Order: sequence, then C-alpha cells, then structure tokens
Amino acid sequence: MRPVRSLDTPAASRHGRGQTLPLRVGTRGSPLALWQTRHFLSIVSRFCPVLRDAKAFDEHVISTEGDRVQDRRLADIGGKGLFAKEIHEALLDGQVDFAVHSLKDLETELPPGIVLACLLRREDPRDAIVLGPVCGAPDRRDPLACIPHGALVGTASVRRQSQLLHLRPDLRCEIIRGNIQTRLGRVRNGDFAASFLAIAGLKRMGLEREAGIVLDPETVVPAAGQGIVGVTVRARDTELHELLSAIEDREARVVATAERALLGALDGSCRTPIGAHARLGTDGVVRLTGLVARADGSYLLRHTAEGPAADAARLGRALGERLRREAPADILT
Ligand SMILES: NCc1[nH]cc(CCC(=O)O)c1CC(=O)O
Repeated sequence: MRPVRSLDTPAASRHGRGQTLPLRVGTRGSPLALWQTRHFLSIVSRFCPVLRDAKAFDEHVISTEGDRVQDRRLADIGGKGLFAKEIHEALLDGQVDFAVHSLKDLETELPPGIVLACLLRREDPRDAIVLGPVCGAPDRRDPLACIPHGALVGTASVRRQSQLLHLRPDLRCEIIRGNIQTRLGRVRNGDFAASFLAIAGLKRMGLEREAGIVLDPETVVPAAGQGIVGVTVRARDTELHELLSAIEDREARVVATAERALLGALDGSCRTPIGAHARLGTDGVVRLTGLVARADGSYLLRHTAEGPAADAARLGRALGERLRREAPADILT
C-alpha cells in the first residue's frame, strides 16, 4: 500500500491538518451490529496500518427506525433502507466518518454522496430455522417435516415466508421482530413453534448451535448480500475510501455486485419476495440464482445464470430482468 502522509480528506481535516483525532464509526446498537463493527475495526487494525497508526476509533451508536418499529413487516413500513436512513444522515452531516452495515439491510441505490467503500469476506449466507420444543429432531432427508402440521413460524421476511409456505403450505407465518436474542427467546417460550434467522448472525453471536435446520441456498434462496458486512463513507472522502477498498474482499464484491444488480433490476416494490444468491468459482465464473415468489408461496420462479466475474453487474441485471418478464403481473407490483 502506498504511504499516506496525512489523511487530507474531509474526514481527517475537520479539525485541521496534522491532528489525529479519532475517526468516528457509525453503527446500530444491536449486539450483532456492535459485533460486526468491532470485527471490522479489528480487520482495519490488522491490515490497514495507515489508519491504525494515524487514528483511534470512536463508536457512535445510532438508533434507526428499523430498530424502533417492532410489530410490522419491513415491507409494510418502507422495507430497505429502514436500518440505514439515520446512519446515512449522520454520515452526510459529518457526525460520523464511516459506518458499518449488514449489506442485506442496505438499499440497492445509496443516497447521493454515499458510497460502499469496503465489503468484508462473506460469512455463511444460508438461512437457518430455530426449532422450539414442539418440534421433533429434524431428519436429514426432510428436515422441515419436524415442524408440526399447522404450526406457527415467526418471520418478518416475505422472502422467507413465501419459500417456506411453498414447501409447507400447512404452516402459518407471523411477524417476529427484534434482535436475534429476542427472537430465540420467543421460540424457546413457545410463542412460535420455529423461527427463521440468518446463520451468519447466529455464528457471529456464538449461537450456531441454536440452528436446528440450515437450509440449502437452492431450497431457500437467501437475501441479496446476506452474510456480508459493508462499510459506507462519504463519496468525497476519497482517501479514506481508497484505504478501505484496499482491505475489501474481492469475492464478496463480485457476489454482492451480482446479487444487488438483480435486486435493482426487479425493484418493483419492497413487498415482493426476492432471493438472490451468487457464488464465485475458482475459474472466475459467477453463478447467480434469483428467485421471485408470491408471498403465500403459491407461485415461485427461480432461474440461474452464469458469467465472468467482470460482468457480475450485467449478469445480475439480465437475470433480474428475465425474472421480471416471466413473473405474473401481480407479483411485481
Ligand atoms: N434484518 C436483520 C438482519 N440483518 C442481517 C442479519 C444477519 C447477518 C447477515 O446477514 O449478515 C439479520 C438477522 C437475520 O436476518 O436473521
């Protein structure tokens, strides 16, 4: 990495040249968000000596609307961006210098002036189901069969709901919100027979053993960006942007680009169940699976496409457009 004399960017120069005031990092306050922020800072300390040596880091916890609204489906309260709006504002206002997000909670089109500077190596992107005491032990060949007939499953995600109901139309889905720990509690106490969670969040919280079933991404297609942590900066902070891009994971960028391009091309409404999952092979070929569905699971459309990593955005857009063309009109409203 080239040496940097002083971080002569808006982030660094806010208190004049030569001073080394801390860089302020914006984060939500949930245990998962804080873990991800500290994980990112530990990577910066190990792999970005310029920032580590020049700056200390101050954590700024920012409460978002997504943290406050607990009783409605994300799709019904504005969907994407709900976990990020206040954080984007803090970045644009200069209250923080960069921010750490779960990529899947970030809208595909960021506000003007904000860029995704860095993506971290992807954690396992699969969805998991946490099983309550009314469920038996899952069978390897047909794991979902252990959920009792007609049981209530907690999820706030229409993507998860549609794919589960497609496989098990007898089940009922109701909204469960709150952080991982809250949701586990509600399954344990019997409010729900079972609940979906991302295995990535469980692993990061040291709760992987709580995952009764881990769903193959071909069975339940994950959300675009699931398992990836992304860091935003002000677009004009070019030097900070460069320093952070230097530590980003190339594979995460390629798969996230394909998945988010698919999502962008489908951007009919945030009420639409949409799945996107890409993998990068050692041969440099990206394989992307996309899914759209009807929320009740009565219709499901899934396609896969592949292409060179350099074309990830085009691949995602083309697959998204194909899904949009082929899906019945009521789905993409
Ligand atoms: N919307 C909440 C959210 N955002 C990111 C994760 C999991 C971690 C990740 O996907 O990186 C979760 C929890 C969940 O879906 O179970």
